[in-house]
Amino acid sequence: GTLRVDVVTIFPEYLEPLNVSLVGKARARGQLNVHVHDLREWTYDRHNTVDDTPYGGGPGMVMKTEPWGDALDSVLADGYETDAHGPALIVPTPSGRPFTQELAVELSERPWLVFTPARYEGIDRRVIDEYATRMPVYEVSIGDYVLAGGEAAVLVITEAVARLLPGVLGNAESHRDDSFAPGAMANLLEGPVYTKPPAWRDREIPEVLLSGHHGRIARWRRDEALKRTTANRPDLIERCDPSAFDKKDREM
Ligand SMILES: Nc1cc(-c2cccs2)n[nH]1
Repeated sequence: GTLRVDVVTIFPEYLEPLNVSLVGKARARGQLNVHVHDLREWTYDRHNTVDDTPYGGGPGMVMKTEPWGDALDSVLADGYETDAHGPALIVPTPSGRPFTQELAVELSERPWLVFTPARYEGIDRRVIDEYATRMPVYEVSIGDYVLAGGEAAVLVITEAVARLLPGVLGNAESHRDDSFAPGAMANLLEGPVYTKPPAWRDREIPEVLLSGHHGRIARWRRDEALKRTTANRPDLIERCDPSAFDKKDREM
């Protein structure tokens, strides 16, 4: 079915990229419905106030409850079931659970995602508590670094989810080989890739890739993936299954 995505934000123009490229095509094919809403539509004071100073003091500003409550009630007013087929609230935050390919798969299986990107200091906790009574709330971090707002995280999460929707990726298989997908290459980073021309600035293609020997090619790719993972992501190494590949080696 079609994935519905709603985003409530004070920077609607930031989400324009969702109208182009991969996500844009998925929308055009009706696999994705994206609705971006300006949070300030639900403010009624002269300055369209959406945030205020934090109770308990401290730096920065916290986003106020009322605009969010009115905005989310309006977005959800399109009617929804409060079961597995209903919406989930996705709250980008550096203090959330890590966004992983596994979570992208989980979210891609839902029919409706409502994103609430906020400023770094966050949204008044009572907003999350209020909606957590009606739907799953995923507080998600896209990495251990601090952005000024959650909009970039919405682009990242939406793209990672959209490419998993059936038919959105031209070659349906390509996400199955993703570094983080299961199998012998599970939890390994992709190694180097090459294409024509066979020589470029005196740089040639590793012989094995031209050999047509699929077993050796697979083995070389696994070794290259292991090298790169050891170098860049030693934390992933203990998770990979060394025996998974040796079985295939024995078959060769
Ligand atoms: N991973 C991550 C999320 C964020 C923010 C979300 C909302 C404001 S800042 N920074 N880093």
